[in-house]
Amino acid sequence: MISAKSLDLTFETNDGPVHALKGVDLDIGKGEFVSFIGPSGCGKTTFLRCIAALETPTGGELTVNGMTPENARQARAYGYVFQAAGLYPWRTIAGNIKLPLEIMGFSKAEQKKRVEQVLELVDLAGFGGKFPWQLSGGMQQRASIARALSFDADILLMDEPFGALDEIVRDHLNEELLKLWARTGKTIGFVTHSIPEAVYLSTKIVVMSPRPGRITDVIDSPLPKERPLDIRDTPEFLEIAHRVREGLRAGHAYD
Ligand SMILES: Nc1ncnc2c1ncn2[C@@H]1O[C@H](COP(=O)(O)OP(=O)(O)OP(=O)(O)O)[C@@H](O)[C@H]1O
Repeated sequence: MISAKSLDLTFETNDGPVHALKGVDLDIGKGEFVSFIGPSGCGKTTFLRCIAALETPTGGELTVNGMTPENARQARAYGYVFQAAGLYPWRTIAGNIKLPLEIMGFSKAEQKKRVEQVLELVDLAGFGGKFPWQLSGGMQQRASIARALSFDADILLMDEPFGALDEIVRDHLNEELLKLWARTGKTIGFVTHSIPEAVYLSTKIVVMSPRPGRITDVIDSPLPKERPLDIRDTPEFLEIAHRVREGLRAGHAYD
């Protein structure tokens, strides 16, 4: 679904070149849940932005759904969820979710049907008429996920979507996201700073390191697809978490 070969991205800045990505090789299969974890500046967001054709690599190859990222963007191959929910306060939740559908020219009837479907998917049925400020932070983030799902793209790119939420809400949304992934079969790319979140959610964990931004470990998770929250106390889970932590420690500069 996503394939990167020797991918480089160097930003030219006033202070000299910044190697945001260097020699990144990664294959993501259809239906995988892949987390990117690593210290600040290791290129997690930059990699997601390359997939979304929001940045242009300076070297190597990248294909998304067999196409160039730009063609994939035009074919609406992905939905993107940001750290902040980014909902328009003057639009209702349904109005926000509908926005990409309006832009893409879906009929009014189709818009209505899809809004109802995705509200159901993120467990917000009945909240379409509310305004964003009438919802909790966790509900707003779910609405933003619904918006990214509304046009049924095969790929969902999520950049630290739950980073600003408290741990209990985050646990709940992690469980919900796994259910949603199981129901929809989407391919998910997910940026996080949390080791338990990465291990709990993923079929594949990509550990990254900065200066230059690169991949230092790729861990294929042996955990079953069905994952109750208390799987986090099992030896298998703790073993993967340990490997991620070791990878992070090895690539960390402590500056
Ligand atoms: N437009 C830009 N111009 C110059 N440098 C940039 C630009 N975008 C990102 N960078 C630099 O590229 C490197 C990687 O940034 P990126 O945002 O991808 O890291 P990250 O791993 O997502 O970090 P964080 O966890 O803090 O979000 C950083 O050193 C950053 O300063």
